[in-house]
Amino acid sequence: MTAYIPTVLTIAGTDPSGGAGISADLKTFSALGAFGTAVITAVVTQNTRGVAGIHQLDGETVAGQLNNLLDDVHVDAVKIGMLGTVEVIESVAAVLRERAPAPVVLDPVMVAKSGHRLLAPDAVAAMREQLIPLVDLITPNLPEAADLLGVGEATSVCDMARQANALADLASGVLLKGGHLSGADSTDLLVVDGRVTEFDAPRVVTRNTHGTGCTLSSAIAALRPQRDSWVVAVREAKEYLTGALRAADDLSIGSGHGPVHHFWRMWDDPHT
Ligand SMILES: Nc1ncnc2c1ncn2[C@@H]1O[C@H](COP(=O)(O)OP(=O)(O)OP(=O)(O)O)[C@@H](O)[C@H]1O
Ligand SMILES: Cc1ncc(COP(=O)(O)O)c(N)n1
Repeated sequence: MTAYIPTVLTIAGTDPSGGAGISADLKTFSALGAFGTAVITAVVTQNTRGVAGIHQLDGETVAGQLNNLLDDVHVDAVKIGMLGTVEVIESVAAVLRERAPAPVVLDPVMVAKSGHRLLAPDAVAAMREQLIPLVDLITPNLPEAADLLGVGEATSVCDMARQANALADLASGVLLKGGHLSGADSTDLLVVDGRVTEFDAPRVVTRNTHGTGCTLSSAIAALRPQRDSWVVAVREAKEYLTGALRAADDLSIGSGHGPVHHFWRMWDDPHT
């Protein structure tokens, strides 16, 4: 039997400590049976304690990597993470407009867990107006949703439902992530085709939460070509993330917010 192995592309920044950005994305792709490819937008000097510096690539370099890859390799799904600047957003949007590789999941990364800005403040409008209309699913956390909508941050699941529906006027699909709320469950809301689906997972008590958003959006991109709907892909992606948060207890990486742990899931292995 020949396995279907989708090729998935991440467009994102780096994290030498292996918890977020390109490293998290590629590990997630592999763990979920996809072949990972990557286009770098920024070289970020960071560890589990925080961000010490950002070397931002220019739009031409990012578009050059993208076009060169897509000239040769067919991709079955795209995940977009940290973009950094208006210039890079505009370059990525231009390539998506011209080549329309689908489906595209956008994690609108704005601020790192440590508080350091990863997106220039003037780039939020460019993301909202130029990039979001071109993608299939956006996965904002609560501060990102508030920034995109120009409103205060949601403090309850009811607030989240209002904001997820408001964001659905801007994007084809929305997964509003509730990791920043407190409570026994960590709730996310998906709005696709006017239908709202709630996903609840037990909140894992751990300091190892670095890269949860990167992992979730990458898992959705890896699974979407292998599943029939966004609802199923998101449900399984969240299950994967919850497992990776639990497995993070086996790790002792750095002294700050440690990474979640990606593990090889022995499922549907055609070779055994
Ligand atoms: N402690 C936790 N236990 C279980 N699930 C969690 C926990 N924290 C976050 N999540 C889940 O992780 C995913 C990412 O949510 P979050 O709101 O933390 O995104 P984020 O802030 O973009 O993440 P990051 O910036 O760390 O990459 C969501 O599915 C959320 O429900
Ligand atoms: C390159 C890159 N992309 C995304 C994040 C967000 O992850 P976190 O909020 O866990 O710091 C990050 N720190 N670095």
